[in-house]
Amino acid sequence: MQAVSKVYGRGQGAVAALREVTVGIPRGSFTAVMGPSGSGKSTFLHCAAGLDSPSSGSVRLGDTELTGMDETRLTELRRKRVGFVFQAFNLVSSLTVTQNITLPLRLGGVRADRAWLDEVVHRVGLAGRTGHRPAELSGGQQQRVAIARALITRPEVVFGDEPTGALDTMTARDVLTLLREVVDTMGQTVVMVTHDPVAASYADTVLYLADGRIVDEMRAPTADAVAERMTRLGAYV
Ligand SMILES: Nc1ncnc2c1ncn2[C@@H]1O[C@H](COP(=O)(O)OP(=O)(O)OP(=O)(O)O)[C@@H](O)[C@H]1O
Repeated sequence: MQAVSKVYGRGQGAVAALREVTVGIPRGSFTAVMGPSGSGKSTFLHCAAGLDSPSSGSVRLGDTELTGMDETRLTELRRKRVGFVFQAFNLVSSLTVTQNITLPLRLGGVRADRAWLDEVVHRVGLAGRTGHRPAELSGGQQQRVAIARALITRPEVVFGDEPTGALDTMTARDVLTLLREVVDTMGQTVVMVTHDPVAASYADTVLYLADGRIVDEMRAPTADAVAERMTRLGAYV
């Protein structure tokens, strides 16, 4: 992202959600984005992922410039080159695990590569569950399906918006361990918004947003160091 700004609304009511944000996220890294409520985290994620367009500045995915792309091409880019994991798992209740995972491929008119599907299912720990429907799975298992669905297209980046926000502590740790593994063993790039210092400690780098700006960056974070930094940002006041 190069000098990315995002302003919502106009005139007196205008809100600057991002102010000249410049950052490069390396391929194969795990990045957590933190900051107080309203600091611009979701806006950052949406602009980075091509879900929303900045008011000014430029966003690139690899060598592709997203700025100025029309909605049709952006939709295609999101389907093929980006994966998403949200707090709500957003699974289709009438479809099986396998059908949910392969949905992005089918929407794109692509057949699932059997070996890759098996590998993804195995990696997220869902072998033996592939015929189940979401309602027959625990919350953690449902989020694993969502992660597998995000990985199936071999995207350049997986974006997570509070991916563990709806899970209990133990289950959240399992899911974070899985995200860490996909970075370490598959070279996947992951960018995740979180409020949780423990979740952020699984990342390689934490970006701190405050009032629409990146105000700090922490490498090799620990949960204590992240919590302490957040307190100084006024996040817990
Ligand atoms: N569609 C919108 N229209 C107007 N203002 C918006 C819109 N979306 C976000 N904002 C404003 O932009 C600022 C940043 O919002 P954003 O959702 O990116 O923050 P956040 O850090 O993700 O917050 P939270 O942690 O509470 O989810 C906030 O002041 C918010 O009120």
